[in-house]
Amino acid sequence: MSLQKINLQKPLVHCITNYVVANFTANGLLAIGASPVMADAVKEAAEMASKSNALLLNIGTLNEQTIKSMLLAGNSANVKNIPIVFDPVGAGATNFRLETTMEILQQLKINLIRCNVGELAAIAGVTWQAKGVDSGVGELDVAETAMHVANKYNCLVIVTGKQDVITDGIRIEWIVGGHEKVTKMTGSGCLLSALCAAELASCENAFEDLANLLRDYKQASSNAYSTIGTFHMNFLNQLEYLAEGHQ
Ligand SMILES: Nc1ncnc2c1ncn2[C@@H]1O[C@H](COP(=O)(O)OP(=O)(O)O)[C@@H](O)[C@H]1O
Ligand SMILES: Cc1ncsc1CCOP(=O)(O)O
Repeated sequence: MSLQKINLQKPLVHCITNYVVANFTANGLLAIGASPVMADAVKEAAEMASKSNALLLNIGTLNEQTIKSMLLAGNSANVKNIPIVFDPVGAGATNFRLETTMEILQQLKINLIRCNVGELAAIAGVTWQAKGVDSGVGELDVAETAMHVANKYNCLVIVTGKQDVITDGIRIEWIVGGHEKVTKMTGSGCLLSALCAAELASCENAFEDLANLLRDYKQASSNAYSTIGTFHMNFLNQLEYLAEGHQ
């Protein structure tokens, strides 16, 4: 029960994220007992990161200002060994996103990349038919590519989809289950990245605890199954329920 650990620790998670999911991300973090703070101004990003327990960098609605803020916050987090989760939303969709993704990976020490298969393909330089922020279409060996990326950037990698995979470049674990209804709720991947940041701030064993978090998240979507409006509400209820230690 990974969500339960976060609920006990109540970490402060600094999120530089996209405007589509900012509110949902804040509510999801609150549901599991974490404290969200969204701060993307150049003048405060570094200071806020240094006072937080984890940092989330999400490029979903990127612009020139937020790139500066992400690099400032990331450098500040690196100096204090504060864990960073990077969500390269739509990395293969435009050159701007791909260039920024590479800049972030080259300039910062990232603890975890959480992405979908299309974003993994973009990072690895594999030919892929991107479709905006969705995973798109193409052929790649997810496990092999995720391990390669984990080794190259010396970080954990989580690739989500019908099945999730987590690797540290040596170990690899697959997580199955959940419900595809979750793909109709915008921000499900972005919120998961934020919860991963909360997990990294709260855990003793990152690999195992993140794998358990992926299981919890899939369980929440199975338990929440309903028509879409009710699904949104049920999903947050389930996160709270699991974080409180119910099964
Ligand atoms: N077809 C599917 N069936 C069940 N769960 C899914 C499916 N696709 C994605 N998920 C789940 O949705 C959540 C978000 O993953 P994903 O949709 O891949 O992220 P993103 O929004 O970044 O593309 C994860 O918990 C993942 O396991
Ligand atoms: C629709 C959209 N456009 C830019 S960011 C975003 C949200 C993506 O969220 P997720 O990939 O987690 O569903």
